[in-house]
Amino acid sequence: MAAPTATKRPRLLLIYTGGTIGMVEDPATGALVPFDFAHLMDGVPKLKLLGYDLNHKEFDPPIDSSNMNPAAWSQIAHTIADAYEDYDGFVVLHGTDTMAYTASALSFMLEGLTKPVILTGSQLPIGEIREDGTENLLTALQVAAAKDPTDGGAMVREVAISFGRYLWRGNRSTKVSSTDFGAFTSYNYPALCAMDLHIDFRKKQLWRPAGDTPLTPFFTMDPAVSVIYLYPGITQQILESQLSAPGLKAVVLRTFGAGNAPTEPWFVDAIAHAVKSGLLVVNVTQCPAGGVEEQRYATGDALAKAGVISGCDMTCEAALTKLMHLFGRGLTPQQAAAYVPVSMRGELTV
Ligand SMILES: NC(=O)C[C@H](N)C(=O)O
Repeated sequence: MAAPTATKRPRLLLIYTGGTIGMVEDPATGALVPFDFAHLMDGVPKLKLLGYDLNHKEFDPPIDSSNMNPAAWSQIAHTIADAYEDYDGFVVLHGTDTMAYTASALSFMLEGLTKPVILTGSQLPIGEIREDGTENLLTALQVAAAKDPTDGGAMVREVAISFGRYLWRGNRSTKVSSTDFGAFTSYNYPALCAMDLHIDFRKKQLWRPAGDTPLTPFFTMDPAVSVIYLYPGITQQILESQLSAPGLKAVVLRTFGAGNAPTEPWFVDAIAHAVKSGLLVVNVTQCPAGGVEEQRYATGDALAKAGVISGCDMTCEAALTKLMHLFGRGLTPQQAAAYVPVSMRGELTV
């Protein structure tokens, strides 16, 4: 009889950036403020029951995710890239407010990823009597440790958000509630996994990179990208001042419905002029679900004729960070435009 083979303990790296999950009440003001990692871990004695080989790195100081920025994304990407060969997976503890931006950014920065990068956080801090942080942390670690029995590789080979009952593709996610324990959803792509009694992976939805690619990290994000949110009553002066911000290279234009915008000549001319001057303008709908079909209505077609590129069904978070990534790689607006309708990391439906 063959001797039983020893199963290796999953080796995971926990990266604590801050967020409500590790916060405590400031006695002076009563407001929640980020607190250190040791405090966070003390609140989760069940961690030992997992039996994983767990190490951690932490932001010093930890931050509320409203203070996230490209430099912090780069710090997370560096931490993962430096430790990539030593771990089976990575769990990033992060505030919920900008988690979908960070997940989107990391998905573009970590090209060739074949290991799990799972972001999680909570609505109530670990340490409160009722809270969602313990459950979210333990579940995220289990998701990161999961193996695909068909080839023994990681089950999740992409950046994902594990929160409440679901695992979502990072660059398809959006924060939808400031109170609900199910704070995230993905309107245009199904959940990667349902996490109730069973952790039930939906293998058809999981990203499977073609071939055995090495991790190729990109750490530079160019912040010369902005978001312009349309609304009835926007004036020529306001639109033009937003389009002519110094140094601006690209704009995510949050349009109405299927990608529509006013057809008044001053509006179309301002957009066409900006495009002619070299600005890359990407059309992303304000609707949480669905996407842009520029040719469907005359009001969208006018944008297409002005040189606006369709962002298809990308979230704003994905479009913004994709553009920051493409310009960070040194692409020209013309070169970047060619990638906009292409699925680089499963961020849009083709
Ligand atoms: N629930 C949270 O984590 C919210 C917090 N303000 C943050 O994003 O850091």
